[in-house]
Amino acid sequence: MSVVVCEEVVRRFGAVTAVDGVSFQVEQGEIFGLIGPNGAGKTTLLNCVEGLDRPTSGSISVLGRHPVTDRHELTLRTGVQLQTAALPPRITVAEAMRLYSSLYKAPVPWKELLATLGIAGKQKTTVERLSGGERQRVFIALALLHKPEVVFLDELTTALDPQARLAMWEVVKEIRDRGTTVVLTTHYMEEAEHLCDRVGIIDHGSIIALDIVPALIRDHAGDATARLTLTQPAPVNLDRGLDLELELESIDTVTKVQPDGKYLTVQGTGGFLQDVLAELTARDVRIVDLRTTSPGLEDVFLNLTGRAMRTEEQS
Ligand SMILES: Nc1ncnc2c1ncn2[C@@H]1O[C@H](COP(=O)(O)OP(=O)(O)OP(=O)(O)O)[C@@H](O)[C@H]1O
Repeated sequence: MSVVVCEEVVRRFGAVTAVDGVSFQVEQGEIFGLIGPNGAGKTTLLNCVEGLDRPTSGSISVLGRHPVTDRHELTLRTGVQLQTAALPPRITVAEAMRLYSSLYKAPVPWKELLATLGIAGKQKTTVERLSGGERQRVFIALALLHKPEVVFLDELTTALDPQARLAMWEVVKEIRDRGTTVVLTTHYMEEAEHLCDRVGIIDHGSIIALDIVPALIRDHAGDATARLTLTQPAPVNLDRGLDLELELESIDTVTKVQPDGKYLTVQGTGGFLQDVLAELTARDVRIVDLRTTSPGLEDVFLNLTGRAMRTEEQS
């Protein structure tokens, strides 16, 4: 069953088209990521899906319901991560949990939820004294209190340090493993790679690619690169028919060879590294170092737009 269905969603603010004809579906039990640079339209789209805003045109359904007109029912069946300002700074974590639990008929035991999220020891701490990562976890706990069927997480790990970000990824996987569908936005490609089952890449309000992460990388990321350091410069001896560059270029899986003194950079697909190493061994060319880089979602964005995501990051 599709948990979220967006069809040709457009959201304009005056002359600005923030979301420009977006269609996608989120399936039950998956972690679905909307990724893209700052200003791509992720939050605007998510606001429409959450019923906080209405699209200018197009249609959205969440759990088969309308996000705005069925808002009351959806409030009980979906979880939305609160913004920091939503809680008074002096309230303790336990007080916030009790307050929000009282809003639901059958809330999950909040102490267990805090333990799952790794903040069991913070019950007596006031919200203002929590670290950024701890506060994020409290907001997630509040969004999960009523055991929603789907939870929406917007820029979950922005402003978290790398360690807290890694911990948060585990939290999100745990949420999914407990049966909740997760829809999240991020501008960290690495986050989407590690966390999301499927990813929609948004740029200038449009989805420019949507698939499972390995398929996006396979189809759009380009080739892997190996940088080898040889004991001596790559041999070139055309009299004896030995030109390493030509030999390597003739391998099917190799797409590019760049010798540079003792260094040799080779790009290729599939098992190209194995083929290259076999060729070097056969030619008795010795290597002292080998570094490989696998392409990722960053490269997918670069190849699809001609721009790097990172240069557009502001946080
Ligand atoms: N209420 C508004 N009025 C006018 N323009 C808006 C409004 N909300 C968003 N926009 C514009 O719409 C575009 C998309 O913004 P949005 O916040 O959805 O992007 P985003 O992908 O979530 O970015 P970020 O990663 O920085 O949060 C931006 O150009 C933004 O300035």
